[in-house]
Amino acid sequence: MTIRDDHALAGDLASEAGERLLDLRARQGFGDQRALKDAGDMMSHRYLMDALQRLRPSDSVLSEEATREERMDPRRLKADRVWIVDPLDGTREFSEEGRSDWAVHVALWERTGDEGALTAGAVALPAQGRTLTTAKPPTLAAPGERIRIAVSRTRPPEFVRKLAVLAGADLVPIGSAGAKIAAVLTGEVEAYVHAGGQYEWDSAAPVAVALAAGAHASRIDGTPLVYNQEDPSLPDILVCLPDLAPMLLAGIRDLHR
Ligand SMILES: Nc1ncnc2c1ncn2[C@@H]1O[C@H](COP(=O)(O)O)[C@@H](OP(=O)(O)O)[C@H]1O
Ligand SMILES: [Mg+2]
Repeated sequence: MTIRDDHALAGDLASEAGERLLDLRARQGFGDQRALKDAGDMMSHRYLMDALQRLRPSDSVLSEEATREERMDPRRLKADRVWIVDPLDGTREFSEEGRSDWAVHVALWERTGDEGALTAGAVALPAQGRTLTTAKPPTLAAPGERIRIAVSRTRPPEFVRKLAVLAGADLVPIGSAGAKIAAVLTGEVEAYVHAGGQYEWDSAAPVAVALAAGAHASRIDGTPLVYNQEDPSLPDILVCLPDLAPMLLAGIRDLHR
């Protein structure tokens, strides 16, 4: 890895944080789930913050586990480079023995003129033994006969059930936004639909990889996902194989009429 390669850095940091989370799970066990979640969130956050401070001292960072004051730091809104990280996405699943649907997200947002874009990112799936990165985005499969839509295990939006009926699709409950988007990119499902609440860190890294792979990623009304905003709320998302986007967006539009 050269020090300037942001794609490789994102991959290395996500993978290393993931290894440390696997170690923590093995050492601490699943007896106290609350304690395991808290320890995982904090350990991974500290590792990523220290590493980014050391390796990219001029860049800003927006992390789920930062304090409210740190997240609201106005310098982030003026910065040209902002790392958007979720140290442990799918915290609930991380604390459940045997589950592999949890992830570490590391994304880089860069200013381009008046706007900005996700320019690098990585999603580590430590318990699945893989890390997806913008350095080498996965090759998308072609959609088959039947469409599978990944949804939250614990907070599936009501309209997605209706969308599945409309599209003749099966719903596949999976934890973690990163694990669901990874499932789209590796051909386990064809789409991920969510609404009702989420934040920039839940989607930035997997969306960076999805866009690099040529997948569709947008808000559920089809407008772009916009990152590094003052309010990091980004409550709904559609990620899918590109050929399915027109049909799914039209279905969602009809259901919201
Ligand atoms: N309605 C909601 N409001 C806020 N955050 C939500 C949400 N639904 C899902 N999320 C967040 O999105 C991530 C994936 O959720 P899910 O597994 O249910 O699909 C989780 O991140 P964390 O695990 O980092 O907290 C979860 O907190
Ligand atoms: Mg998250």
